[in-house]
Parts: sequence; structure tokens; C-alpha cells
Amino acid sequence: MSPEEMKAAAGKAAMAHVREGMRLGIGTGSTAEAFIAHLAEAVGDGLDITGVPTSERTARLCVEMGIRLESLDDVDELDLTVDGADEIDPNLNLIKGAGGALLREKIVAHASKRMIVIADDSKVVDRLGRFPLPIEVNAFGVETTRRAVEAVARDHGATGDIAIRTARKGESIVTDGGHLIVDASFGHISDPQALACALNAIPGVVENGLFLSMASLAIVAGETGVRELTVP
Ligand SMILES: O=C(CO)[C@H](O)[C@H](O)COP(=O)(O)O
Repeated sequence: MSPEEMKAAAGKAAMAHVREGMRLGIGTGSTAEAFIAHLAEAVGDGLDITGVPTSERTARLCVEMGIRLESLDDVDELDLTVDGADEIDPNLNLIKGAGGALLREKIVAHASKRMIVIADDSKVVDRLGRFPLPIEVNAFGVETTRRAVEAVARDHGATGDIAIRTARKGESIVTDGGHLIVDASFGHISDPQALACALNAIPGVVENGLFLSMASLAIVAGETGVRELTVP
């Protein structure tokens, strides 16, 4: 299977967990978009669901594909969120945020009874930290916040760069919430819970990309097919 076929397979398998009438959190990224394609097809065939998007990009795509959306504040609680991830560890702790949507993704997942993560095999790791950890930060005093993040990250074993994410021409990328992203390269993260608390205690940090004890199921597509991982 090509990477695109794996994403499509994971997205399709997630549809087995979607029920009529559900209020669904809808993730961001290429794997989430594969899910959105299957969801749109089912909606076209008469499935009645309401979606809450985790980014402006996902919102635009859902509207284009005929998926009805509501704002999170108009929905009491979501039944299920389906989203991608950058890393998945054996306890289904995640790193998210390569697409810059981690804040809305975390708010939406937290408002959901259940979170299912969909991914291809390359995202499954023994320990989190091979992928740089995205941290959403306020634009005010961003270099001061980056330095504070660096100090915390080094205390927690980071060995690589701690850098403000830039797009083309060296400009910082701006999130849907008007914030910036600092990417912190660890190698591996020995205590994700302690790191998450220490990062969020820095005043300029809005949220970090560690999604701990949030997902209850991972649907992972690989060369030989799709498998489901649960928390041991
Ligand atoms: O966290 C995310 C966006 O903020 C994405 O879900 C994550 O980056 C995975 O994306 P993809 O499915 O394209 O690999």
C-alpha cells in the first residue's frame, strides 16, 4: 500500500465507529482528510451527523463536501473525535501539531467522550519524542517564550533544536488562533506528563502538542492491512 492508500484505509476503518446522529469532532491533516472523504460519502448516502472542525482548513473542506458543521459552543458534548497524529506510543499518548492545529484539536478532543486516532504505521513509536514536539505560543514576546521553552526542554532531556516554526521566506507560521509554533526536538521524552505540565506553566505557552490519555483507540494502516491498538 502507498502512504495515500494507508491513510485512506485508516480513514475508512474509522467510519465503522461513526453512528447516525453523532456529534463528531473532525481532525486536521492528510489522514483526517482521508476520513473526511469517507464521511462525506456517507453523508451523501444519508448519514445524519453534525461536525465540529479542528481547523479552518478542515471547516472549509467539510463545507465543500457537504458535511454540516456547528461551532463547539453550540454543542454540549461531542460523541467522538477522529484525528490524525504525528506519533503514537504504546499507551496511545500522542504528539500532534505538525499541521499547526494542536490547540483546537486538543480543545475538541477534550470535549469529546471518545477520541480515535488514525494513522499509518510510520507514526507508531516505542517512546514519544522522535518527532519534534510542537508548542503553540503567544506572538507577544515570542523569543522570550522560546528561550523559556528551551530551558524547560533541556531540563527534560531535549538534545535538538528549539525553534520558532517558519514558512517560506523565513516568516513565522501563524495558527488559526493567531499564535506561533515552537518546535522542540527531544530525541525521546522520558516523562511526557511532567514535561506537559512544565511547558504549560510558562506564561507565553498557549498549549503543547502532547495528547496524554486522550485517545482510547488507534486505527493504524500498514503494508499488511489495518489494525486497531487499544490502551493496554
Ligand atoms: O496534528 C495534526 C495537525 O495539527 C495532524 O493530525 C498530524 O500532523 C498528522 O497529520 P498527517 O495525517 O497529515 O500526517
